[in-house]
Amino acid sequence: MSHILTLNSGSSSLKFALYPLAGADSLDTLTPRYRGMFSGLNGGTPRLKLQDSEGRPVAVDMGELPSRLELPDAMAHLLSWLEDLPDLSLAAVGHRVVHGGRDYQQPVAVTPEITAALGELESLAPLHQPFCLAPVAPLAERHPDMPQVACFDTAFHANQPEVARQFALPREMTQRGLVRYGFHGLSYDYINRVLPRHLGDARRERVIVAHLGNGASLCAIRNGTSVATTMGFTAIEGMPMGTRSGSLDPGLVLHLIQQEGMSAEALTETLYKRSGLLGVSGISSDMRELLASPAPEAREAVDLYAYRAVCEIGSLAAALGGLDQLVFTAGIGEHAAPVREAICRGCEWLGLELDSDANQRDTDQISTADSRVGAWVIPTDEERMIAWYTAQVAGLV
Ligand SMILES: Nc1ncnc2c1ncn2[C@@H]1O[C@H](COP(=O)(O)OP(=O)(O)O)[C@@H](O)[C@H]1O
Ligand SMILES: CC(=O)OP(=O)(O)O
Ligand SMILES: [Mg+2]
Repeated sequence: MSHILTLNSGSSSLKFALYPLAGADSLDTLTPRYRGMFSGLNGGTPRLKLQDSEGRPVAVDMGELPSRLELPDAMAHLLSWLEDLPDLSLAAVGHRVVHGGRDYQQPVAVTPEITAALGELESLAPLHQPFCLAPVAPLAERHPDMPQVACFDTAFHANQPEVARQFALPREMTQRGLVRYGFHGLSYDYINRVLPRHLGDARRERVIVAHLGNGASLCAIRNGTSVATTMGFTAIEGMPMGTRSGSLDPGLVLHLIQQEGMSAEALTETLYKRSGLLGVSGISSDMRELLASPAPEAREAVDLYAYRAVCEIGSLAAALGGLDQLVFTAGIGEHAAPVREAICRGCEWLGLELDSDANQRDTDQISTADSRVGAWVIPTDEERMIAWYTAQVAGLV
């Protein structure tokens, strides 16, 4: 049977899914035969989780995982497992590529030239871009005629108003592409498409989606179009994340360079890998661990996270001229009820009234029936979005 393989490579994980081509003519009928995730890559504790089309866990033999697993090894495990699957042929592979820069604003079939051009953006997304692109060459070697499609996190934001994209920098800098691109676009695209099914007749002209995963951003969507988002030129801007600082005073960065002699490498390491929840708590970047910890530093990190999310919601509500609905998604947004509660409490001034019992259940509407602003929990599905675009670009539907 012919399948589309999707790959979503991050700094510490590789998510994958296999979609039979038979369901690929509509987003709704795309159902993965398998979906899985290697986590703990590049230094953590390597784990592999695999589920079948019903979401049931599948015991999988991809060989013993070593105590340290890098992305290329995870890819090799995945590819040899795929080759041993009975009745499988690959029609195409779709990749999540975090940065499309100025030139790539919609999904595209990759060529060696395009892969090289995207590789030049590595410094703008050091936790993601090298890993997103790494599987392209080994796959092309094994399957030279198979289309591979790059689907960009930045694409959903490409038509934002100039005023939302521009930094107040000298004009010539803006003209050479030093602008706000925004990320998590595959996730926002998916939520935007399934919103009517969840919201029914509720007003949805002005929606904010909070994608709270390991990386975290929020997006203001007016009538189905991204009009503002919290991440910018890179995936550091905005609210604090697992290990990223979020927005800082640029003067602080100058101080670290000029007064404290910090190198570009040390700054990169600090802002991308040692800050955020991990930096503030000194305990973990993982929200589950922080919520379970009695340490005051863990509490402080969670409070700062929620406070900054509320401030970003205020800013995006201003960009939208008000707010109709607030949607939570991704790992923390979908599962961390105490974090949603803190954020929703901070949005009472906007007219949001939380239904605490519904919030504990992690599902669908979590605002009261009378709340002027609706609040929702909607699971995201970047893999399905990648499969959908891949089917189109590769001409499979
Ligand atoms: N049940 C849960 N309670 C609280 N936080 C959770 C839960 N499940 C996942 N998370 C958090 O979600 C985050 C990871 O989100 P995810 O969207 O999977 O990240 P990414 O795709 O960016 O790697 C982690 O901080 C993790 O602790
Ligand atoms: C862009 C980004 O931050 O992605 P992730 O949340 O997967 O790290
Ligand atoms: Mg993610």
